[in-house]
Amino acid sequence: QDFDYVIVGGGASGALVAAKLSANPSVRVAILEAGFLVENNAAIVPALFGSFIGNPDLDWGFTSTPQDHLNGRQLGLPRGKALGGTAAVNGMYFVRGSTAEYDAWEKLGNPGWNWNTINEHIKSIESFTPAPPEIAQEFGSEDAGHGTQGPINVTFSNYYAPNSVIPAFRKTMQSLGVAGNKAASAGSNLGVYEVPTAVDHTNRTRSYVVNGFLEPNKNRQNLVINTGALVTNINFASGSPLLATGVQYIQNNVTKILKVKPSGKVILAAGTYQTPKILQLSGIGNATLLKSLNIEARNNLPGVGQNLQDHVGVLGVWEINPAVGQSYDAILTNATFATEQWASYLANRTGVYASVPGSTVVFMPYSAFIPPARLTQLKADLDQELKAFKGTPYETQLALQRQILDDESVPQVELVMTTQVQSALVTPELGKSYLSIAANVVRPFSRGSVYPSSTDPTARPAINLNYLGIHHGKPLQLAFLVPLIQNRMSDFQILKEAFSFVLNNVTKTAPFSDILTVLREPSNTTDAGISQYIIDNIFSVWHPCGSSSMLPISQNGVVDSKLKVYGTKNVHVVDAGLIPLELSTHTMATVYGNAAFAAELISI
Ligand SMILES: Cc1cc2nc3c(=O)[nH]c(=O)nc-3n(C[C@H](O)[C@H](O)[C@H](O)COP(=O)(O)OP(=O)(O)OC[C@H]3O[C@@H](n4cnc5c(N)ncnc54)[C@H](O)[C@@H]3O)c2cc1C
Repeated sequence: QDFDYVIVGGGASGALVAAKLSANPSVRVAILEAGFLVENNAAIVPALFGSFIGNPDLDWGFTSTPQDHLNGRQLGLPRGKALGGTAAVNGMYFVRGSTAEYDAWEKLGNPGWNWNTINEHIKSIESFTPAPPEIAQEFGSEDAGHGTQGPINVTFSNYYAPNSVIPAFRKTMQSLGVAGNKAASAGSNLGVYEVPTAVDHTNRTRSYVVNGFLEPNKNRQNLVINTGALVTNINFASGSPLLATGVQYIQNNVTKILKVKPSGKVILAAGTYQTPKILQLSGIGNATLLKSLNIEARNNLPGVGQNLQDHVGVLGVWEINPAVGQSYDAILTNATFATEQWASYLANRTGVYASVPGSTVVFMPYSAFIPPARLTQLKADLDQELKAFKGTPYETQLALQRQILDDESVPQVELVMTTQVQSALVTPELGKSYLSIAANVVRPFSRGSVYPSSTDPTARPAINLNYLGIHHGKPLQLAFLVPLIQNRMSDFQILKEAFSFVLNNVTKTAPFSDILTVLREPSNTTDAGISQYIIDNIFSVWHPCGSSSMLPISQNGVVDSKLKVYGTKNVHVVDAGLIPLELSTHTMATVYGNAAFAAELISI
């Protein structure tokens, strides 16, 4: 029997759309997921979320192409390979951006895609449990604007180690002019606060699309969940617009096809890095590129794989006074402590393992950390640089992004404070306590691309995030690049300003500064030393989007505002790749909200 909906990828977006669509018993829905259901894996335990990285059973383990602006360095790009996708293994922050950022999607030509719509859909899937009053008071937990009836449980940590660090950090940020925010989920995410996480407060385990949406519906006769199924391409009937007739995949080394009814739909949810690859291997993409790969172009759509955006960050590591308490690192350095804590987690869901380490964030506009005269100069430099995009597909969106930059309600930079070592440069030692502070550029001007590296569907895609370069794909050598990027308001310059603010202001202002004892990294804090440290150490903050953008074709668009791929009759994209302009926030809650909205649009 053919299917009404074949969903490619059972991750955050795909699994949610599958659950929504299959609520209608008269349609048949299938998920094809390359990974497997992972039950009782370590990533279900909040403090162990990072443990999937590098595990080939759970992590696609991508790397970027050598980055022009990072001395040819290749960055690790983990992605979840499992039912639940990256939501099965991620950091569980459940956060939203600010109103103007979502409204910008609508301004880019997408009626209905605005804060009100997306936020209502996020609320519909969320079941929020506020922090107890004493915790909320002490740690600055926010509590306004949440949903309370949805299947994804959201709450706050119940363990803060060492517990005096966060209040001190918050007081210091406030004395530097950054206010707290008790309503960060209600349309303005600026300020310093504790983030809610997608953790079930009753058993302190990950709450995600699998236990929230798929498990309760697994007995539906009209929902087929096919794991270990690597999708290679979509098959089309002859004619135009393209009508998808089935989805081809490899399972146990056998090539198979799942057929779609003529009235049915293929829904791509393979994530920002892999949906473009599937489109391109199916003959949808830039015709010149496809020709160079010996792929017959069925639909010349140049935006496929373009407009790739990601958050990018750099972090410092400090030793802190051990008298204030042990940092999360103690579960690595002190076996007795780890055993006690694990027992406490198993017995009553308390202790280190019960909470995501590092849920204190700061979201700021440029003016919070860049003096006015300098900011005026940087903006003038940016305006100069953006002239290069006139007449290109990026002109409209970059102009809008530039406009939003003047909107002080929209953060441009995030700081994340974590009471643990988060850098491979520092090995935690027994008896010492640490913290890390990351500075992340969250509304980058750089644009990258993702393409298949060959026609082999099992080959990794070529992912060029073009970090720290706003000139998309322009090959520049570091020798002359460094003076260029240091003089202009590229993402590099902003990262450097933000990181310098951390090094020179945040960590030098009481009461937070009283806790810190030794700056471990960066070891060279001269101006040149910090520049080099950034080039050598920046990392992906794991929120890629944009590679299947919901934009007009002329602006590198891939899908229309109903999420249908241009030039097709029945192929849709619902994953993070549809986001046309990166948000300042972590992506999961928005991906869920988008998917809930997508299910409505697609089922019409
Ligand atoms: C380490 C890490 C930590 C993160 N932490 C947070 C956080 O704390 N908060 C937050 O908001 N966001 C976080 N994110 C980002 C968030 O998880 C993603 O934005 C979100 O999961 C994206 O959803 P998606 O549906 O687009 O893709 P995914 O959830 O990645 O789903 C894609 C699915 O498609 C499958 N797939 C891919 N190719 C194929 C194929 N060819 N055939 C069949 N199946 C295929 C994959 O296996 C996967 O299951 C984090 C990301 C990472 C990597």
